[in-house]
Amino acid sequence: MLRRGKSITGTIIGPNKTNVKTIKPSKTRKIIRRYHFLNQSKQKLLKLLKLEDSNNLLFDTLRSGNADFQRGCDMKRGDDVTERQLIKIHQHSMDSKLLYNMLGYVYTELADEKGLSNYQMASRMGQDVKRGGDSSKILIKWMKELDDTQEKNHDERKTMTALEIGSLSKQNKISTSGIFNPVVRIDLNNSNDQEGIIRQDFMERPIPHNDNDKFDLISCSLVLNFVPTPLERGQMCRRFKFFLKNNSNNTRYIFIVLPLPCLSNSRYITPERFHDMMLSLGYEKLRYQEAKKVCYALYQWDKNLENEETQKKRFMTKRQCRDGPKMNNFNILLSK
Ligand SMILES: C[S@@+](CC[C@H](N)C(=O)[O-])C[C@H]1O[C@@H](n2cnc3c(N)ncnc32)[C@H](O)[C@@H]1O
Repeated sequence: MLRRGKSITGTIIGPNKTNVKTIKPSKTRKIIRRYHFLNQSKQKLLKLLKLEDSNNLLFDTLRSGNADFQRGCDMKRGDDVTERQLIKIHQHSMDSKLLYNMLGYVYTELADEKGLSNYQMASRMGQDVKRGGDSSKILIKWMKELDDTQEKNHDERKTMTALEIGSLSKQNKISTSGIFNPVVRIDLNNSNDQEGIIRQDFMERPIPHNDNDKFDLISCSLVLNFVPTPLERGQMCRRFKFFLKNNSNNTRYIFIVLPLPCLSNSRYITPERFHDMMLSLGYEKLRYQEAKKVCYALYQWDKNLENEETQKKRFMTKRQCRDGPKMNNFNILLSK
């Protein structure tokens, strides 16, 4: 639900006594909610205006060539009328001037580097140990369990390599447990200039040709829900396999974390449907666990399990699996 009025840049977050920036939990949730609301609004507006922004060039194009969009860009943040209109975008679907206006308003707030950096800081605060965060704790627990079931003695346990997509910290268990080395960390925006996190879009990361440049594990924690459209989420899932090693170690793991409601309360996807979709891509479920707010899943890629027929039949078109008044529309769709 939208909390009206505030920009995602929020109030200035000043350094505390230890010179480490922090945000209160209530504010953290507000910033994250606002960011997701803006992203969803952007998608709705693009759809109604029949626009695509696959290269992220639309903002600059419209800013220099569309007066209605420009007006939206120049508006004051937290404009009451626009905020109300954004809640009911579909009521204005015939008014293209207003749609462009709203799009400019939304884009400007999303493009604000300070807003994204606050969003990332809010996400990092959610990972704070005191707030029950760091989803990679579960990953490490599972890795140890898997090692035990394979009854390897200490010498046989090889260090694995990992790619962490959407990395916000070098202090998470994935980086500190010693199980993974190196951990290559990437994020769309390294707003905090943390050394050791590469600024990179996973979808643009060049596909490696030899195993040395591939990984034993890909971690994708709370990233898929950040990807704006169902098709782009599907493309991301399909892309994982190109970064997994082909060697005989039998690793090839994918660790995915999603906000629980994405799977437990969506009209279009359920945990079972998500696992089936992953299986059709060749990712077999090894572990799945639901917590109060998020769900964790561990898959292993096996090329022999890929099934294009199932992909086509079940996962390339939108299908409603259930309905209810408070359900969301989160979905993941595959394309060829
Ligand atoms: C909610 S944060 C999650 C951070 C952390 N992994 C966690 O579990 O709390 C989502 C992050 O994913 C990043 N992200 C989204 N799409 C991405 C992509 N295509 N490539 C790299 N990073 C991406 C965003 O920049 C954002 O910092």
